[in-house]
Amino acid sequence: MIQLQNLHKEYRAGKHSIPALTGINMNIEKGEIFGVIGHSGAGKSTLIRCINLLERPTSGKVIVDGVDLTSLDARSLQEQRRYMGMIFQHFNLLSSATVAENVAFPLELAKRPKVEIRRKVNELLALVGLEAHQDKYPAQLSGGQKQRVGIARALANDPKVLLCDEATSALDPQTTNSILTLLLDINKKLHITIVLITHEMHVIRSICDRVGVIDGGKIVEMGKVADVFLKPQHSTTREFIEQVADFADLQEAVVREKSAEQRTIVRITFLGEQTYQPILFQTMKETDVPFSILQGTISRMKDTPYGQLVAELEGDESRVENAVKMLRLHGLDVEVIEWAG
Ligand SMILES: Nc1ncnc2c1ncn2[C@@H]1O[C@H](COP(=O)(O)OP(=O)(O)OP(=O)(O)O)[C@@H](O)[C@H]1O
Repeated sequence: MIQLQNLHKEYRAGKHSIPALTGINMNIEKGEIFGVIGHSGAGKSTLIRCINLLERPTSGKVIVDGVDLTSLDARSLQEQRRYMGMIFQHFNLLSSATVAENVAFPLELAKRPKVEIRRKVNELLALVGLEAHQDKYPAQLSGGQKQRVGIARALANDPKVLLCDEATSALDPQTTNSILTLLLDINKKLHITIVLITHEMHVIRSICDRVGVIDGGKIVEMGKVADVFLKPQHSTTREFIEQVADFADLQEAVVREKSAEQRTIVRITFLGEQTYQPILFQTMKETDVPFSILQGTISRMKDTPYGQLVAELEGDESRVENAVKMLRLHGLDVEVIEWAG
């Protein structure tokens, strides 16, 4: 749905040029929720604003639903932009317009008939749960409600793509979760491709299918959220994963708890249905290797349950090796952190 090809962006500041994106290549599939995570200044905002050409890339191509946006004249670009909604960290609502008027605004710009605008506004306000607030002004709304107005407005022209620029960063954790649930709901109901940028791993874990990690204007790691989350390759990715406390604890447990000799420490990862099956217990019974769990967590990535355990296996190397082999045969991911001895 969205292809970014060798995208470069340099800002000019007097005589200097500031490189913000240095060769981004990305292919975002139709219907997926794709997250880009990065620290402040990494290039997230520039990247998402290049997708609808609010920021024009210095070089490279932006292809959306088969159309190369970088090759369009101003009028055609305006037309294409209609199919890309955008929401912002600080909502960007018209303060002098009511909720209903804010949502109607893009439809009026598109010169839709009045009856159709009325119908569409009602439909959108119902979708985001704001029917009862349609005559209020933005100043009378909570942050979460303002973002709901932003979402309704972004969906007015039936976009194929929704771009979310740090859409939950100004919200408290509970409101963040309700907005994330709404985005997930919209993605499922309307089959809209969603691209979001964030500096919070929690946001990625809750709703994204795939993630790209951006650092210094480059994508340093990209893949399915489960793969990137459970097997991070880049130091920046690891830093973000440490934000999610249960995983940070797992690392610490290994240092703290390693005790007797003849004990091997492993990290076992369960994903999907495996999470609920007694594979670990069965294997240990069959191989007669006692084990003790040092740390563990079970959680969810979007719809997928996962678990990770750090365990000590007792016994000589060959018996433990056999147990590890059996766990892997059952499809579990087993990483030996430290062998016995
Ligand atoms: N209009 C601009 N003029 C000059 N430099 C800019 C401009 N916008 C961004 N930059 C620079 O480009 C780089 C990337 O900025 P960008 O805002 O895309 O990062 P970000 O990851 O979104 O950061 P944040 O989370 O703090 O918003 C930074 O070095 C920033 O200072």
